[in-house]
Amino acid sequence: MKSVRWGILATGQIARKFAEGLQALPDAELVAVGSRKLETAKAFAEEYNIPRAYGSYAELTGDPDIDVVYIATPHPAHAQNTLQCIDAGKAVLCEKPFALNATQARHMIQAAAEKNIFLMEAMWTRYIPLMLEIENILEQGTIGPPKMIHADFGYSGDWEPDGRVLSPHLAGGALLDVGIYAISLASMVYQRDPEKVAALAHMASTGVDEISAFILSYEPAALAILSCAVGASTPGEATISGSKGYIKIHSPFWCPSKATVSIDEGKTETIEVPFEGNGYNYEAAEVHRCLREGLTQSPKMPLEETLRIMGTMDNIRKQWNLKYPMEHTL
Ligand SMILES: NC(=O)C1=CN([C@@H]2O[C@H](COP(=O)(O)OP(=O)(O)OC[C@H]3O[C@@H](n4cnc5c(N)ncnc54)[C@H](OP(=O)(O)O)[C@@H]3O)[C@@H](O)[C@H]2O)C=CC1
Ligand SMILES: O=C1CO[C@H](CO)[C@@H](O)[C@@H]1O
Repeated sequence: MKSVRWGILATGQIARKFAEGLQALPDAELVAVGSRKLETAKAFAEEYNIPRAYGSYAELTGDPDIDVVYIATPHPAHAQNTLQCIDAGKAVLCEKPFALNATQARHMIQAAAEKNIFLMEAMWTRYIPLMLEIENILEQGTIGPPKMIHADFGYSGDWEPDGRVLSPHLAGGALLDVGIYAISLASMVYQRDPEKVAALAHMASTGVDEISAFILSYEPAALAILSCAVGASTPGEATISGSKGYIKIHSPFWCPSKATVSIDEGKTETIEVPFEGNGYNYEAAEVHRCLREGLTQSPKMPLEETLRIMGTMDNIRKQWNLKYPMEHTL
């Protein structure tokens, strides 16, 4: 089988994990890495045995031997980096959040469509094998139609105010960083837009949300009760409840390997689907499949859904009056 040739754009924490993830795929070839600094690119290339290292993102996207670029920059750079790749004719896997807001996301999607180029949000959770199993269970109607979701993703640390977690200049805050996982879960389960959103947050001293909670209301009758934090550690579980029972996705629900299905007649079954690699290999494998099939987006998580999720987050931020300094549209 012909390898898919990858380039990695940026050399931070997630770029490293993704490079490791690719090692689990025999048909992935990591051809090049690009960084804002040549020394950083070279060090990364040496560590992961990557043949080419570039000291700018433009050189990376200009490499004719790359099929697809994985974008691993902070949130405000995603739109620009994606457009740069599309311009250079490269397929793109872009880290979450796909963009700062729905306006940017729409622009990226349009640009990819115009050039017939593959584009996908790197929402890795959606490609983890246990998640696929949960989708099957929901389809089979085991718990009845889902009506209520509870999910939380909160972590804490001693964050620098100008780092990516807390800085408004890097579009920090819990919602875009980790709340998005809970919203994506609700979107996967309900497959539609919420009709109403009620959201509350406490802001960090930098002005971005440190702890936040939102209730999404769907028609016909369904709710998602979600919370996230960058200043509190939470259990990290998710529960999907239906008229006949519920599925508990054990922590961490964003890269799960265990779930318990409880049915009202007192039946309980625990499902374990351990994943191979570090989990990031599954989203990469989906990119391979799509490219081989000549698709321009993943049917598992179409770009329309990514756009809907961005729209929900815009709605939530609007309720808090939270705009990032670089945003001119919201
Ligand atoms: N899927 C997942 O599990 C995870 C996803 N993420 C997502 O990945 C993205 C990156 O996060 P993470 O890797 O933790 O971030 P890091 O800060 O560790 O790395 C970001 C990298 O982006 C590049 N960069 C470009 N512009 C800037 C800038 N203005 N300031 C800082 N760095 C810049 C740098 O690479 P260089 O110097 O080489 O140009 C830097 O190393 C985010 O979208 C985040 O939400 C993060 C962690 C886990
Ligand atoms: O996507 C992510 C997964 O979780 C991390 C926290 O544990 C986040 O920082 C990151 O952005």
